[in-house]
Amino acid sequence: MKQTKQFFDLAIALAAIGEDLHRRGWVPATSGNFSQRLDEHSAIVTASGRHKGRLAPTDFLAVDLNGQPLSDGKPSAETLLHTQLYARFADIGAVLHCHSPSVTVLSRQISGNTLRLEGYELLKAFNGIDTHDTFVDIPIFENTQDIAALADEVDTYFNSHPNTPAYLIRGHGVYCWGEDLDSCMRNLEALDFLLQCDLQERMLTRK
Ligand SMILES: CSCCC(=O)C(=O)COP(=O)(O)O
Ligand SMILES: [Zn+2]
Repeated sequence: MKQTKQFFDLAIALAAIGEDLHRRGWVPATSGNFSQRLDEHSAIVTASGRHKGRLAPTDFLAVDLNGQPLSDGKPSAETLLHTQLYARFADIGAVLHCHSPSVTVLSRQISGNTLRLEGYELLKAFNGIDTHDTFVDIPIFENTQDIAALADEVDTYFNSHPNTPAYLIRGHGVYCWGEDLDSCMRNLEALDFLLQCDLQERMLTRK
């Protein structure tokens, strides 16, 4: 596939986000992967194994919504977790996956498969929420190297929870999305803040 100006612009924007996330300590070493929708049938995703804080436009490739590369290179090992979101939800334009300390620690501390975030003003950062007096359930999936099996599990979860804003993979990281890169980043920033709050409360109260 020819790399168009659209491809280049999306890559530059994701590279800038990568620098920001790396500065925050949310994508240490080569962890994390990022994508944006190109059109109805394809997306741009980070190449596997690259340092996500130092990305160049050549560190991205186009993939179809089954996760198959449309240009040379090896896409992220977790590409399917991105493309399944674009394939299922027409309004998703960007997906970010990070390994922040709060996500990693909290998902290991919780033994169940849901983290309930309740009563926080910052819940209003998520689409469709206009009061603190509510809760958002964030699912936690077990970590696995079988990404296709994980994608199937996530897809099944969406059947009953289509408005989920993000999910955690235990001891691994978070997947977060939005209609565009700005709203994806807003969701991710809000979620990480809420996870840090929850983690600190657990430390104080030894929940
Ligand atoms: C050193 S991080 C292990 C793989 C991972 O979880 C990740 O997010 C990065 O994988 P990718 O293939 O996208 O580089
Ligand atoms: Zn990962």
